[in-house]
Amino acid sequence: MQHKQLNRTIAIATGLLMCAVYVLYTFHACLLSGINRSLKQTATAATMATSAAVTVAAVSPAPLPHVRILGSIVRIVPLVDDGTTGPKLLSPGSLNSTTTTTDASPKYRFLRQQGLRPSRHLPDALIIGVKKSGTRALLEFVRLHPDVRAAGCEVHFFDRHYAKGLAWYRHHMPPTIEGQITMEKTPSYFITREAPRRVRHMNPATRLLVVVRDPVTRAISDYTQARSKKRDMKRFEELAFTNGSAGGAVDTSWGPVRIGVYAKYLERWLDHFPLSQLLFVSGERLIADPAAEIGRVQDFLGLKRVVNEKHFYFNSTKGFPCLLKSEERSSPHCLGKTKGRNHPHIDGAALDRLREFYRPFNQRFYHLTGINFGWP
Ligand SMILES: Nc1ncnc2c1ncn2[C@@H]1O[C@H](COP(=O)(O)OS(=O)(=O)O)[C@@H](OP(=O)(O)O)[C@H]1O
Repeated sequence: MQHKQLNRTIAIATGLLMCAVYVLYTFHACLLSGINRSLKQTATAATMATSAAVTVAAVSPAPLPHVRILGSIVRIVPLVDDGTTGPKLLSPGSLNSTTTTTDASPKYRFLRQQGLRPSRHLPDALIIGVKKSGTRALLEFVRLHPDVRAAGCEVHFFDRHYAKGLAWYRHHMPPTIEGQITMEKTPSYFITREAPRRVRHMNPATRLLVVVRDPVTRAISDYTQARSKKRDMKRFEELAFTNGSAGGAVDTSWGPVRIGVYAKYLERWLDHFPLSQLLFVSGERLIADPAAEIGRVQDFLGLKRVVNEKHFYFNSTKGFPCLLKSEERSSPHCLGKTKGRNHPHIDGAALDRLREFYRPFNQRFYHLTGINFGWP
């Protein structure tokens, strides 16, 4: 009898103890989540205060503030905009407004389910050139990374549309979430005199990617593209030399030749950015070994190496690496018809003359970048 009562007492005591533990646990959980919530609110308030300050600062030429989170450069703007707090949206005159979106990208399906909305930011990284060196390939390859979002088209902000202002530019960027990098590529930035200063003004921490290719092949690629739009175009040799043949001087006033003097343009960028903020991608290696080149790019952008050889296959008909799948298409595909065109035959003497012309400029470019690209 006494034994039975003892058992009951132990059972009751155990029950009471478990109740006490549960109550204590719940109390602490509530307390912690309360602290967390109030911290978040404080952070949001601080962020909005910073945003307001930036809106004012936007009128003056001060660069936009940014912070580095897990190796990614992230702008200081409200991350979630429910339309009721923070600055009003989508006014092209308002630089710092945050744009909510109904982006259909699968990258955001989960977020939308959570009720979170991404917003648009000025680019953290730019592919500034060089035209016909593989800039499209680089952009398509790097945007396979889940932490990279890029404007689909060339925006031409720093050369053609600068007067439209940074708010206009930002509106052309894709929506991103915290930790994602915004990118844009416009190859003509590399040769635009005002571009380095303008990019620096937007954000002196902007990462700059430059794809380069043997300037002679690049010139022929440039010519091939121009000729595809203008059937009655003169032969390459007639345009590349002042007297119309390899016996004459190289015509540096002709765009396809001039652009290949990379060192001249790079020097302008180096007047505004340290070399460490530029990454030089070999156009030749981007074709021969895209995974290796994209590995370097991911390191430079502070991204985990997610894009690798598993993303590519070599299409022997096209003669170029193609993608097994991308954000837009889940089936294997190559870049468009305008990428990887057949080049016309160019006279051997003309090629030799051009190589000779570029040699000292290439040497200077190797010296400035610290990379020997091995062009003939
Ligand atoms: N994977 C892959 N597929 C197709 N093409 C590739 C690829 N990788 C690099 N390339 C080379 O990219 C050249 C076009 O360069 P860009 O994209 O910079 O051209 S553009 O300036 O944007 O017009 C293009 O030049 P062309 O061969 O003259 O067409 C290609 O040689």
